[in-house]
Amino acid sequence: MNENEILRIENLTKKYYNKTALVDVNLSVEKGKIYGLLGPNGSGKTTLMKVIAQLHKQSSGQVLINGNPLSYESKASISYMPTENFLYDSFKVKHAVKFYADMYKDFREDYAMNILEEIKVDPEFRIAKLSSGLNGKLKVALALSRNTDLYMLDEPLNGVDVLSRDTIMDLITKSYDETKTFIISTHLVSEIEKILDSVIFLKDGRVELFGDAEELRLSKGTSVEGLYKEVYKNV
Ligand SMILES: Nc1ncnc2c1ncn2[C@@H]1O[C@H](COP(=O)(O)OP(=O)(O)OP(=O)(O)O)[C@@H](O)[C@H]1O
Repeated sequence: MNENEILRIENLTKKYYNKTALVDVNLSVEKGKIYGLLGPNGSGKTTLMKVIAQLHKQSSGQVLINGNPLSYESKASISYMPTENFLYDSFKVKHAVKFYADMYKDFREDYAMNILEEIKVDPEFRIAKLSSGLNGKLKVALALSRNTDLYMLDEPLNGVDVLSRDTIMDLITKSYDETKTFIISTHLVSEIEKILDSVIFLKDGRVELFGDAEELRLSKGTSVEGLYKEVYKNV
């Protein structure tokens, strides 16, 4: 096993009744990198994250975290941010922070409060009153305030304005260090490209392209966005 590998996926297939969402996926994810999980709607990004986060069970194949099969411990060690708005509308921001602190032993409350101050989210705001940009930033801030080694953010840039997208990308890069790994799903490739080390292109549940972003740019003579347009031009 590669000692830098934090996540290994072998021959993973996931079927929902009559729909096969992931087909024979193989991936090796290394520590200290930011991965873009890219693909249009329906390509299988959320399903892949949910299988890794153990919210869905695979139909076949296996997922290894630090060389070990998925377990209660590995589930607890992943900071997964779902795409859905999961925070209670009736909560104030400070209640959401408390909720996270109660749920996760690795949650850093001071770190969260500092981020909220930096991104100008008032702890006294009610969740229901937050703009979609503030809500998006709050979700990311909460996920990043856990102190763990694998973060999976499902569509963190979706439904938020351009300035909030920049703030979210700043938060991710600031919380990065070489012990942490990020998997970020999106179809907003041109915006996220600058912070990605590696890219995973999913198409109809299969890995269409996987590799180091800079090596791909050099070998294919185009940006990740250019490659994306090429791979998905008929989708
Ligand atoms: N619970 C489910 N039951 C049946 N089919 C599902 C279920 N969840 C997802 N699918 C199907 O599996 C395929 C992959 O969906 P998935 O949500 O993983 O893709 P995605 O790339 O995350 O897309 P999106 O950005 O739209 O969420 C789609 O065809 C979707 O309709």
